[in-house]
Amino acid sequence: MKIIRHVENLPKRVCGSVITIGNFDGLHLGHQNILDEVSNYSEVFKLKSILVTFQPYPEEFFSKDKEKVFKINNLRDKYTLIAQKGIEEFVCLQFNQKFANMSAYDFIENILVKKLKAKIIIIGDDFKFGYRREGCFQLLKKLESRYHYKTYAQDSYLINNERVSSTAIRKQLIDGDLSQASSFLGRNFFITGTVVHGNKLGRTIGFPTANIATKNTNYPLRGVFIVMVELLNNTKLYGVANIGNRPTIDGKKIVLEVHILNFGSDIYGKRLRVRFLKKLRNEMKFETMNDLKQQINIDMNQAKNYIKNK
Ligand SMILES: Cc1cc2nc3c(=O)[nH]c(=O)nc-3n(C[C@H](O)[C@H](O)[C@H](O)COP(=O)(O)O)c2cc1C
Ligand SMILES: Nc1ncnc2c1ncn2[C@@H]1O[C@H](COP(=O)(O)OP(=O)(O)OP(=O)(O)O)[C@@H](O)[C@H]1O
Repeated sequence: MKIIRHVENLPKRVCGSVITIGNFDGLHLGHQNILDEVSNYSEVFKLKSILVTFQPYPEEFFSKDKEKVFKINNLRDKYTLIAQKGIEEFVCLQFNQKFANMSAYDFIENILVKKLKAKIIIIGDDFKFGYRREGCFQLLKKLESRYHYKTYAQDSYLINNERVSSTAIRKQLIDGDLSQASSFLGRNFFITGTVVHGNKLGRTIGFPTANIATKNTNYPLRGVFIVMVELLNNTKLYGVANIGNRPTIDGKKIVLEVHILNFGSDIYGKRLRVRFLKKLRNEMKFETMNDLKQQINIDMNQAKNYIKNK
């Protein structure tokens, strides 16, 4: 699956397909449900499956403080999750002022019909698009016969009567409700990043930590967690992680760092994925490094018990 970034001169293979559109941040169970439907139609009608998304997200584009908008997944992870669902083509359009001013009607006519030559369009029942979010399923339906495509709306995917959405998951993560967020996502929330050099104080108290750098450092979670660490060669290891500014050492920035259990290899520069399994506690300020060390020992024992009982 290649990323296609422009609708000009689209490769022929992309035209005349089954299309779905949206942000798909987190690729949660509602999204997964839509993508299954896209794949079904694609198989039955022998048409390619295409996902059209935007970068930045419209919400991000309109926000005054772009840094503050947090995304559940970065583009790379979103791409991987979508590819794993079997979608064949990934169209990622630059959301700019021109796009923001485009009416829903123009989006249908110019992008979906003229450029993509859509045959089947599948969206969620509440999906809105175009200038002032004036486009919706009913508009797509109304223009079906004029533009010779078929459109289908997927019913809302609910959990305990609540519609699964990226907005709901972001709120759950910010509120520290990891287990609810995981149940909406259909997997544990994860962050992927690269191991960078820290202050190297961890090893002096017996807990070397991998400091993880990510592009989007606006982490939704705070505190100490049991995690699963996946190195991208598919090795899976357990660990304990902290996300916070480390008040004990007067840290300023919010960082994510992981102590991997029973592990001693050099992984500087390696990419790894941290899956958040369970929250243990909030970050605290300790009087001495020794007090912090004792607490991390307790955290590790809790993690070991959790793993044993899995
Ligand atoms: C499991 C775990 C729990 C932690 N809990 C706290 C905490 O409650 N308060 C705090 O100030 N720092 C906490 N830290 C961060 C440590 O202060 C930090 O790992 C240490 O200072 C080493 O930093 P360095 O890797 O940059 O050298 C925690 C780290 C880990 C791995
Ligand atoms: N729970 C759901 N049930 C059915 N369809 C959904 C669900 N959530 C999203 N969709 C559909 O998936 C596509 C992509 O959704 P998008 O990411 O834009 O929405 P979202 O998850 O509701 O995010 P947000 O909370 O930012 O509105 C859209 O067609 C949308 O209607």
